[in-house]
Amino acid sequence: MIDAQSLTRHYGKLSAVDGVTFQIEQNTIVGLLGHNGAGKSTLMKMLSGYLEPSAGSLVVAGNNYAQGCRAVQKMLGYLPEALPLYPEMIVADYLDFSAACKGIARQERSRALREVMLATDISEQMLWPIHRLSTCLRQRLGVAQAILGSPRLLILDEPTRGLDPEQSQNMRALIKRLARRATVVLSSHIMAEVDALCDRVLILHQGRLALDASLADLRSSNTLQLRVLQSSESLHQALAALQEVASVEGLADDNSYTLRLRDKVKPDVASAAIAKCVAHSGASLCTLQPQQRDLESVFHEATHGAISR
Ligand SMILES: Nc1ncnc2c1ncn2[C@@H]1O[C@H](COP(=O)(O)OP(=O)(O)OP(=O)(O)O)[C@@H](O)[C@H]1O
Repeated sequence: MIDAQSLTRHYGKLSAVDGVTFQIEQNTIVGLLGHNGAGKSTLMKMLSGYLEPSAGSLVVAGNNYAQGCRAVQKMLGYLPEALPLYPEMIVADYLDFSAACKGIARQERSRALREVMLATDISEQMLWPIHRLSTCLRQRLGVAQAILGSPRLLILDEPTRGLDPEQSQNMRALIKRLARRATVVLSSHIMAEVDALCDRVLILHQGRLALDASLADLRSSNTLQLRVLQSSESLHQALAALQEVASVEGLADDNSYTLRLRDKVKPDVASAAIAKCVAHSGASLCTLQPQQRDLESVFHEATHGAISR
């Protein structure tokens, strides 16, 4: 669906996005993570066609942005970082205006409006002027305009910004539903949100892509933690000699070992070999389990240059 090659955007001397390459498949939800100023919004602006790249190429659904992005914008829903809302406008009028801008035919508009107001739960406020809306309602209105016309590509810059936990939960459920028929790229500062929602995560650090991985891959660990009753040098050596094991780090104080597995070795196959090795060496096995890598620690590693993938 999206093919970005060496995407770069300069603001004067600053490289806000610097040589970023990735591909995104259809109907996936991709989370963009990064510290403040990492380049997330700039990347999203380029994906939406709002901002031209300084260098690199972008092809979305077979359309190369270098030849214009009108065709993509017709299939796009975009919630920008700061959505321009007109305070005096009535909610329904604003959505009708947005629908007209998206080229939705007049006779289809009332159905389209009803659908998005229902999905974002703002039907009750449809006759309110926008200045009466709370932060949360404004955010929902922003999402409502983004999903008008059932876009195939949804770009959501912090969709749960300003929402309370229950509203965030509802917004996530809505995004999940939308992703059944759309590709979604969203940015967030909330790890748990990306963990719960996304199939893939792209981590930006100072404009560069520090990590591109599927959440499933991040969850499946290729490292096992072993604790025995009494560690020994001979056990360390025996573990290191196992063909399933790439490296062993031992912590004598704790009688524990961290075993990194060779590529493509399944943890359960390796666990059986390790347990056998421990028994064979005469040691007593206390625990043997995969090392958990939560998104928070992955993010920390990626943004401190210590990531291994
Ligand atoms: N219009 C602009 N002119 C000059 N510099 C800009 C402009 N927009 C963004 N920047 C700078 O580019 C860098 C990336 O900004 P960007 O808004 O893309 O980051 P971000 O990851 O979205 O940050 P945040 O999480 O705070 O929204 C920052 O250093 C920012 O100050």
